Amino acid sequence: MNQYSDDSFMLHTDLYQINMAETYWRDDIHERNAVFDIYFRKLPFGNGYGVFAGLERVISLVERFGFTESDINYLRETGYQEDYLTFLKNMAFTGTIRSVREGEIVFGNEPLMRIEAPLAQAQLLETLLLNVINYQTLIATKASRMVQVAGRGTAFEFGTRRAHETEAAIWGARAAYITGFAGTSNVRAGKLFGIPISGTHAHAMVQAYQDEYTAFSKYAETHKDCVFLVDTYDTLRSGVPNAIRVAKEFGDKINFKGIRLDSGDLAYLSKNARRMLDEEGFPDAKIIASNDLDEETIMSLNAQGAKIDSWGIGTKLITAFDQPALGAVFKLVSIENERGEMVDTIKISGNPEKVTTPGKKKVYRIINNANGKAEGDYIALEDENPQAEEKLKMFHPVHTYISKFVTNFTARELHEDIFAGGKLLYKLPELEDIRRYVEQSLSVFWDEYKRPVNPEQYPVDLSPACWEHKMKKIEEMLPPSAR
Ligand SMILES: Nc1ncnc2c1ncn2[C@@H]1O[C@H](COP(=O)(O)OP(=O)(O)OP(=O)(O)O)[C@@H](O)[C@H]1O
Ligand SMILES: O=P(O)(O)OC[C@H]1O[C@H](OP(=O)(O)OP(=O)(O)O)[C@H](O)[C@@H]1O
Ligand SMILES: O=C(O)c1cccnc1
Repeated sequence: MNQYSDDSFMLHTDLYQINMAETYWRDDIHERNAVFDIYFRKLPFGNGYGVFAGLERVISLVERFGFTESDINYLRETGYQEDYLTFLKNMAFTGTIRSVREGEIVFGNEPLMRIEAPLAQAQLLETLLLNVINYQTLIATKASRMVQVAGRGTAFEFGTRRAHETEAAIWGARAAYITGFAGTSNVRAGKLFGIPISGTHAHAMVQAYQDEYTAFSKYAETHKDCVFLVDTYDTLRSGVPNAIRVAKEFGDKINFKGIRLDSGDLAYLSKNARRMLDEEGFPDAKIIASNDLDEETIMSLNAQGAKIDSWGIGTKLITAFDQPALGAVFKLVSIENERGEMVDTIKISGNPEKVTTPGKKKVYRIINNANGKAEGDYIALEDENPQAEEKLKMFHPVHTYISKFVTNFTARELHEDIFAGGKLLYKLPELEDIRRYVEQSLSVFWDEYKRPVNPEQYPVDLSPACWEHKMKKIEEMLPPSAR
């Protein structure tokens, strides 16, 4: 691998972005103000909601916007001409970014982030921003599903060895923590983000001593907090009895925190291990389970009455095993014309769900004041003020007959100002605040939207003005023969 002391993320993009930016620059439209929305269309895992993550990383990347010398040298080697390279070299981010907060509960077809910047700058950010937001939001959503079934503060993230490389491991651990995981086994994630770290021991240690009793004793001699992994040879006939023996022998010299089960029938083994620990005077010792766990297995184990207190979860979480990608997109919704006026744009598709929603918009969460619960999200044009309406009409943007009127509501705007004119305005919240925010945000949704299997579909509606504007644009852009 080539090493550069000034490597940056500016080339962490698809080649076509650099080529499109060149076209804009040579045609002198690169400075035109452009507005892009980032959103996904379909929630992953059949979940009823998503948890937005990635903002902290996006901010740190946008703050470092700017091609370095080695970036420019590399582009020169690939054949770009000097005049364009000079333009790139002098480019700084001067745009405006509005975004939902990290940890916000989000849904399909609503803008999560809005980038308004000179066209070439915005184009150069697309791939990088989607790379970050798609992964972190996917993992946060998966983790939140797991927390729904396992309970807050009962799951530990163990996935680094299976993660898609190093950065995915640590940002995935962070995404899991904000949704209610108790901590991570990744020590660097602890150092960088302040996430609580935690760990037991592996089969290797038992194998190294060749004898379970010796291995547990040696660990107890060197560590105060002890969780013994009991399944290396025979969980109930050897592992649990050896753990109990060492716990008794060491007494107050250690905190015998419990045992970990990592194979076999986790329901059967946990029930029997629980009985043995209780009978031997260790009712407070916890049982931790691991082994390819996901929300379905956890749900099943709970239904079987398994006596499991906490869960070590790796592969299925950190790789988003059953749906390894979120499909968030970056779509142009408005652009300045040659007269300096903003013109809203649309992308038409045969699939009505894929038709983009033109114009600068704001997203509101409509909260019913009578019960504090969310009625739906409401996407309005920039200059609308839904709070001023006595009676808000909410209707499905594709199946418009599905509609309701809402009165006595609070319209909470979901976007915050992150950058304006290239300057960072936003003060990043502490990780613990983000974690509390996820919990608090979820509490405004009825349980029907939060159940992991076949949840109700939460309404994400367009205001009548936004909907009419979209219909008008479709009409305008269709070829005359189709009108
Ligand atoms: N009682 C149970 N009900 C449902 N699923 C279970 C139960 N017990 C274990 N599982 C899950 O079933 C799967 C068993 O996988 P597998 O057969 O590979 O494990 P194993 O043979 O017990 O252990 P290993 O191969 O890791 O030594 C794991 O995903 C585990 O979490
Ligand atoms: O199962 P996961 O959810 O990914 O959790 C992490 C796993 O990593 C460790 O074992 P490892 O996978 O290295 O070995 P094993 O498969 O033989 O247990 C640990 O014992 C868990 O089983
Ligand atoms: O601490 C553990 O038990 C652990 C950590 C990572 C992977 N598997 C287990």
